[in-house]
Amino acid sequence: MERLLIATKNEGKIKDFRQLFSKYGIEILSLLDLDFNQDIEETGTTFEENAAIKAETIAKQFQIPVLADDSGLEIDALDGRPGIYSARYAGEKKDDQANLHKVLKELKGIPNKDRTARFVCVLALARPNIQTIFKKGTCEGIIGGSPVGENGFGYDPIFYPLGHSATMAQMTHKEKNEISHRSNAIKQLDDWLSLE
Ligand SMILES: O=P(O)(O)OP(=O)(O)OP(=O)(O)OC[C@H]1O[C@@H](n2cnc3c(O)ncnc32)[C@H](O)[C@@H]1O
Ligand SMILES: [Mg+2]
Repeated sequence: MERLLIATKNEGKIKDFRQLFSKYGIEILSLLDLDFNQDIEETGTTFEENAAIKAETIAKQFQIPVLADDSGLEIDALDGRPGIYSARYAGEKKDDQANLHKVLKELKGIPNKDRTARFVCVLALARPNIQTIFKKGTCEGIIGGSPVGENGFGYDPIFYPLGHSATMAQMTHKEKNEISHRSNAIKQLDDWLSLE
């Protein structure tokens, strides 16, 4: 396999996947490379359901193997929110800045020890006539008091991975990809990747 289609329009994810799959010699295509303008509605109630909806919709349409990523931030003090609603936490417009400021506001006054959280990434691999498989990766951390750093995307500026004094947005892309939820999920695809 030399090319893999990822059913996403998120440029931050695409950049992560490009780097993470380059060591397997796999080139990444996304929905931004295809003539696919439909919005896939994420009507599931779990990361798995939403990842399956995205992967299976595209695999069916193009009749090729497709990987999809459904991910988000689970904050313990917020009972797991924003969770599967991470992309649209502050509204349907999907505004990264508005989303992270909403989280900071909700966590106002909560001490560091109670600001534990994790990034979750569920990958669904859908192939024509084969049952979809799922792989899950997580990355534990702490939510900071204000956004720091310019790299990455989404909630990276407020997420301090456990044991690090830098947010994911202060890390280089390579550093983030060594510890991220997305890389931890991809590592579990190793079997499938080495078979191809
Ligand atoms: O559905 P697609 O097209 O893949 O793109 P999306 O942005 O809507 O993606 P999700 O539905 O999976 O929502 C995930 C959200 O969680 C956040 N997120 C996921 N991975 C992240 C990461 O590595 N760093 C920072 N935030 C992340 C980010 O805000 C994403 O928009
Ligand atoms: Mg989405």
